[in-house]
Amino acid sequence: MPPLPLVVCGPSGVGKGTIIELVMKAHASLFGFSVSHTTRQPRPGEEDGVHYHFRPLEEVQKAVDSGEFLEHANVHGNIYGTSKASVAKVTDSGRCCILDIDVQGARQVRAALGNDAVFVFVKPPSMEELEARLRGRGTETEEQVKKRLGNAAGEIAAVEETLNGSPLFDHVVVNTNLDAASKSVETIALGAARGEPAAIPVVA
Ligand SMILES: Nc1ncnc2c1ncn2[C@@H]1O[C@H](COP(=O)(O)OP(=O)(O)OP(=O)(O)O)[C@@H](O)[C@H]1O
Ligand SMILES: Nc1nc2c(ncn2[C@@H]2O[C@H](COP(=O)(O)O)[C@@H](O)[C@H]2O)c(=O)[nH]1
Repeated sequence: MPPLPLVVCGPSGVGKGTIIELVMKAHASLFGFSVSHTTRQPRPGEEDGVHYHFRPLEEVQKAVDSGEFLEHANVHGNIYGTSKASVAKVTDSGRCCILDIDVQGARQVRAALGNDAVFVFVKPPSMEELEARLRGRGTETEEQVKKRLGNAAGEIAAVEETLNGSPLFDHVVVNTNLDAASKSVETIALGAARGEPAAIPVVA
């Protein structure tokens, strides 16, 4: 069975990127990352074409209007989106495509792909810990931290959502301990790489 895309979702600072990096490092030949487009400015150390395609709003909007995107959303005040080409670049090479996207994007991908993708939500152990991680990362201004934390509760509530009678997320992983959470996501990701639709929820 061909690999199914894996959608990884969760509030800003919960550890999605860290977990994805660990899973991809452990299985470099099986997975590829969907490089999103964003209108936000690069952080120090972020590379265009690697972490994101950093583009001006007009360019992203034009591409969205031309139907080039699988999903897109305004997240914390910037536009982020997954181009169909970014996903195809990975899936055409026979690898499992990993998407790190927000809840709005996850809804759109679920609506487009149904059970032909696997959806995992990464939850923080508490709001206090989420705040500590986001602040500890030190990449956002105070205003941005507040905005991201303000959006977190609404995003976390999405773990209860259904779409067309089915749960929006197949799996919920609580990222308390990084090793344990990464192992749980790895198990889910290996199932997606084997082309297995979600069946048994894995909770860490
Ligand atoms: N289990 C954990 N315990 C403690 N710190 C963690 C844990 N998991 C991740 N972190 C740390 O939390 C911070 C945020 O992690 P990361 O950047 O991966 O979050 P993210 O969900 O990808 O955020 P964003 O959505 O903003 O990109 C990082 O400094 C990371 O090292
Ligand atoms: N809907 C989409 N959300 C995306 C995409 N790429 C990233 N994201 C989400 O944005 C926030 C913030 O990311 P950051 O890099 O600025 O910290 C985070 O929740 C990502 O998951 C995308 O293509 N579409």
